[in-house]
Amino acid sequence: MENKKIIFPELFFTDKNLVGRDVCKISRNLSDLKGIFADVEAFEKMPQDKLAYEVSSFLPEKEGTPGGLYFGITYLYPGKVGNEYMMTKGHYHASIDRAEFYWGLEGEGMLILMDEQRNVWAERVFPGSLHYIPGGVAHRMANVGSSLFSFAACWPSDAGHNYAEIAEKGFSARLIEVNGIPHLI
Ligand SMILES: O=P(O)(O)OC[C@H]1O[C@](O)(CO)[C@@H](O)[C@@H]1O
Ligand SMILES: [Fe+2]
Repeated sequence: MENKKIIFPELFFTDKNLVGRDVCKISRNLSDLKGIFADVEAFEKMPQDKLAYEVSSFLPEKEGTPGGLYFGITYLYPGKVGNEYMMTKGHYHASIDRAEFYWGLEGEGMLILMDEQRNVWAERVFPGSLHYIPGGVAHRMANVGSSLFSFAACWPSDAGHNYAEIAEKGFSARLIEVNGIPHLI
């Protein structure tokens, strides 16, 4: 496993109620991403316990609290399934109008975006790039490099996640490697 260059920021707050709140860590293996890649045969040949990405989050408010904010860093490992880049599950927010910031930290990525009319576009993500994801726009990150890609996110604590819509219908375009270059097809 590669060493992470980006470590989670040190937490500072003056609200005594937040003291002792821990950073919450989740990880997703390939098996958690079943159904999102086009090449099912290639997917099934890969070790299902392979780590795809890890997310460390600071979630100071109870989920659903209006006015609060969440912060997280996602560490997305490199790799491909067939010729499709390793990517996050992707989601709309359950409260569909909630926006989010994504901020590139290390490595090379692409942010894939899809509005409610299913129009898809992508933005290149690199260390220091900042991406504003408006409400109503589904978002997914892909690692298009050969090393660890990490990015920070900040989103409202009442945004929630709607994974079901993406699980059912997917995005209307995929990020595929053609002659070594990512193409949205
Ligand atoms: O939730 P997904 O689609 O697995 O993607 C992970 C990233 O998205 C978030 O859910 C925020 O949008 C974070 O937890 C993390 O940055
Ligand atoms: Fe989000």
